[in-house]
Order: sequence, then structure tokens, then C-alpha cells
Amino acid sequence: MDLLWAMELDFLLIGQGLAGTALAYRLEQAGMRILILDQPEKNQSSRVAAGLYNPVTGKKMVKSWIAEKLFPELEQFYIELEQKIGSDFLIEKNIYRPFLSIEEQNEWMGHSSDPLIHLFIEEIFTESQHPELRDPFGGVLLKKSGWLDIPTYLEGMAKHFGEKLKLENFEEELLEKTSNGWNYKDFSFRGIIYCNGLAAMKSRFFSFLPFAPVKGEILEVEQDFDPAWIINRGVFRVPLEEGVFRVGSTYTWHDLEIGPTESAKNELITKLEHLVRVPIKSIKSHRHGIRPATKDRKPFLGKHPIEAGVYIFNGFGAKGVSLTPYFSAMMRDFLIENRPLDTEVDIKRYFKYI
Ligand SMILES: Cc1cc2nc3c(=O)[nH]c(=O)nc-3n(C[C@H](O)[C@H](O)[C@H](O)COP(=O)(O)OP(=O)(O)OC[C@H]3O[C@@H](n4cnc5c(N)ncnc54)[C@H](O)[C@@H]3O)c2cc1C
Repeated sequence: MDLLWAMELDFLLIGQGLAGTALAYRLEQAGMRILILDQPEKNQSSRVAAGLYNPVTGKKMVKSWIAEKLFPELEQFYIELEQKIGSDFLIEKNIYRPFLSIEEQNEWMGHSSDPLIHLFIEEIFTESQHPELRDPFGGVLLKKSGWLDIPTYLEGMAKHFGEKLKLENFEEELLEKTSNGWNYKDFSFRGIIYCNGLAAMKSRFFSFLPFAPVKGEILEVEQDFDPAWIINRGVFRVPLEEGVFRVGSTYTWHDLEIGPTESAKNELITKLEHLVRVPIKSIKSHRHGIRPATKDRKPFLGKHPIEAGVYIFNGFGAKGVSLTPYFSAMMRDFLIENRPLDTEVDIKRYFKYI
């Protein structure tokens, strides 16, 4: 390629899932000239995900990691984008989490005075909220929660990026190093950013990072029970259109190569039956995806230890919706102003293992 004719840009982003989309927008807003490449066959994690964001998670129902930083940023970010592209995709909804015991109910009454948890509590109930629900000890109604309609968000943002997004496969072997960056086909870049989810495991630059892929399966079911909130305990049940609910998700580190399984379907149905008494009328869909999770459950942000101009923004595991707004701002400041990344997410934590 004639270098004189290469179009000069700042950054090439590989991938337009939740990670690539948020970072591309941040960089674009900061005046960077970007190009995004995204695979035309879209079978990635973001398009299967339920899109839930939930400030209180896990079996023990504790505040999600850095929720107090993530959640204010999250709403502001997606609402700004909704206004920018004239589309609705953030569905703010309370989450109802039934208590499993009287002890748990008491614990939550105590928790509610903790200012960090109080931020996320709408109300605590000590009695069942509906005859069709299995919640004999009541439950907690959480706020600052909801779900992101991810396909609408990604498609809207794809339109917004226009010619800055090309639907084509990135082929790493075509990268050519230059004195101040990288050439790729007809373009030259000062930096390449891997936002390509689990495909980064096969990159010659980032295969040393300890990804820990987690398969998830998810159903859409019809059921005649339509409370105003998301229900979440063991499984989540998110209202979509009238009478239709998304139910998920499973977590498995095995069977990564095979598609949806009967055992995961049965697991989801059993867990749903433990929450709601109403029979399932039909199963409308059953899908699966693999989460780009990491061994220490923290994202991978940063710069390659040796190669200049090679970066990664990845490893968002089961929480891409809530993590990418906050961390895309941190990554932008790192890329443009060389501001340090939080040590917990900086891939420097793994350089000693190379
Ligand atoms: C069943 C299930 C349920 C989930 N539920 C939730 C949830 O409720 N809430 C939540 O926050 N998260 C959820 N997740 C997790 C969420 O999906 C991930 O955190 C998120 O999608 C990660 O986004 P990403 O952009 O890093 O990766 P991906 O979505 O995998 O995107 C990577 C992109 O890179 C592209 N790419 C890869 N290789 C190339 C190449 N060579 N050339 C060009 N492009 C390439 C891919 O096409 C893709 O668009 C769920 C996941 C699953 C599987």
C-alpha cells in the first residue's frame, strides 16, 4: 500500500457490541477520528443479553461492585444517547426481589439504614405482594434498575456512526506497523482498540489475558401475570410486550461449543416456577450466548505491554450494560490525556505473568 495515500485516523475500534459502541461514542464526542469494524454475522454476546442493570446482585444480595459510581453514569449516558439519536432503549423499572427467609427480611431492614444501600431501595415489604407470587416473607423493591433494549441501542448507534462503521471482518494479519502507529488496508491509525469480546482471546496481542468465558441461556415465555416490575430471584423475569417475559440466565463454564440445551431450559423453567405460580403458556424463543468474562471478574482495560498503539477495552462479563458507560469515559481519558486507569481494571495487573 502507498503510505502517502493512507487515510489518517486516530483510532480503529474492533467490534460494535456494548463495549465498542460506548467507547466509539466517547471518542467521537472528544473529536477523535475513528473507524469501527464489526463482523457482519452478529452472533455475539451483546445481542443475546437480557440487558438488565441491577444495583444489588448475587446470592447474598449485596450492592454490585462500585454501583454508586456506575449507576448515576449509566442513566445519564443512555438518556443522552436516546435524545441524540431519537430512539427509546432505556427502560427504567423497579426490581422486586422476594426474601427467602425471615432472617433475610430482618437483615434487609437493617441494611436499609446503610446510606450506600438506601440509595437503591424503593421499599421493603414484609408480606407477600401478590397471590401469584411465591414470596411469603415479602421482598425488597429496588430502584435505579431496569433494562436496556440492546438491539435497538446498537442498531440506533450503528446508524449514528454511519460511514465510521464498516461491516467487515478485521483480519489481524493485515496490520502493518509504521513509525507512529498502524496501517490497516487503506487507513492509518495511531491506535487499534480491541473491543471484540471473546475474539480477543485469539489475538496475538491479548491471548495472554485470563478470559473465563461463561455460557448463558435465556428464554422468552408467555405467561398470564403482568406486574409492573422485574422479578429477580434465582432467575430474572423481565416484562417485554404484554404477556411476554424474558427469563434468564444460566451460567455455565462447560458446553461452550454447543448451542441451547434442554437442561438449561429446564433449569430456567424450574426456577421460574419457584418464583411465580402461573403456568407458562408457551416458550417463544430459547437462545444462548457466551459472556466475555474474566478470571478475576474485573474488566480488561489498557495498553499492550510492548507494542505501541495497541489497546484493549473488554472483559465486561455479565454486566456490559452497567460497566461500559463508566469505563468508556475512563478509557477515553487514558487514550487521549494519558490519565491513569484504575489499577483494578488495568491489564497491567497481568504483565507479571507474561
Ligand atoms: C444469556 C446472556 C445474558 C446476559 N444478560 C446480561 C444482562 O442482563 N445485563 C448485562 O449487562 N449483560 C448481560 N450479558 C452480558 C453482556 O452480553 C456482555 O457484558 C456484553 O455483551 C459484552 O459486550 P462486548 O461489546 O464486550 O462483547 P460482544 O457483544 O461480544 O461484542 C464484540 C463485537 O466484536 C465483533 N467482532 C469480533 N471479532 C471481530 C472481527 N474479527 N472483526 C470485526 N468485528 C469483530 C463482534 O461481531 C461483536 O459485535 C448477558 C450475556 C448473555 C450471553
